[in-house]
Amino acid sequence: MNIPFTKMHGCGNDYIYINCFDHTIENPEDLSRTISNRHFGIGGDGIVLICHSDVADAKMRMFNIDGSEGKMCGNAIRCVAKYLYDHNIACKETLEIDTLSGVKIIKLHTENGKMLSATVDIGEPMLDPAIIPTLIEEQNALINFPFQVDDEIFAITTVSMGNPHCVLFCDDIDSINLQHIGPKFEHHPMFPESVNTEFIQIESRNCIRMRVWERGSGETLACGTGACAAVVAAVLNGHCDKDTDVIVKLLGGELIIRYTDESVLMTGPAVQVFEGEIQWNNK
Ligand SMILES: N[C@@H](CCC[C@H](N)C(=O)O)C(=O)O
Repeated sequence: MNIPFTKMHGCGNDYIYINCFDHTIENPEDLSRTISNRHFGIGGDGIVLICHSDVADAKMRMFNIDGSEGKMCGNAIRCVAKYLYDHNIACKETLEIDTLSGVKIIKLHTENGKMLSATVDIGEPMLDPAIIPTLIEEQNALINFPFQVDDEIFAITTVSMGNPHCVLFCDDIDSINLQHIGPKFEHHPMFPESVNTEFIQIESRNCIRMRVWERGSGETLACGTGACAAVVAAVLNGHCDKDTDVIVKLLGGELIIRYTDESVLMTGPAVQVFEGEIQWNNK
């Protein structure tokens, strides 16, 4: 079968988006592994299926490069909102999109009938170690918690934004060998569902820099939920403040994150790169 797709990115975190309102993809895990390949496929950090929902304007399902399904994706949800708006599927300034971590509300920022950016209410961060989930036996939230990886001890802060995150503060994120250290966190036995790991350098109380190693996709240019987790962790560790916009500088662009008593709000761009069609045998 021929599958039409749209390539979009949020701060360089790029996915292949497929409109599944009228058809289903039988094996999305396999499709993601195949077409995300940057040499033998279309290339991307994974795929996102835009599906019908009985409770929201659409349902989003995202799959990492290795075929694993993510429960939430901050950069993809803005792109799904753009797709729905630009394709006249839900032409409203406020959209609701269902995800595996619940329905999220997205406020669109538009110009001349095109959506350029959006603010997403990602919801409340969850800090209970069992919810992350991690097998570390601790009742309390893991904030600046000593954690052994090989022979080294890292101070970690764990946050769930609907998907699992482990945040570390560093003096110089440019000097980190992410290809080496990233997989050690990703496959650490203490994270039974694996983990996304954010490396953060504090620039000021309202500006931080971040690199990320995503579970299932490796180093990406940006991670929306990771940026939210990073700001929550920065507040919990006394580096940033609640109810204040914090700029998160990522390799592929900037996100603005605000952690309030009720929620975490993320504002950032959504960009369409190209459209195309790929042949696929729906197995
Ligand atoms: N890039 C994403 C997160 C994608 C999912 C993640 N790798 C997971 O499996 O939890 C974002 O922008 O939030």
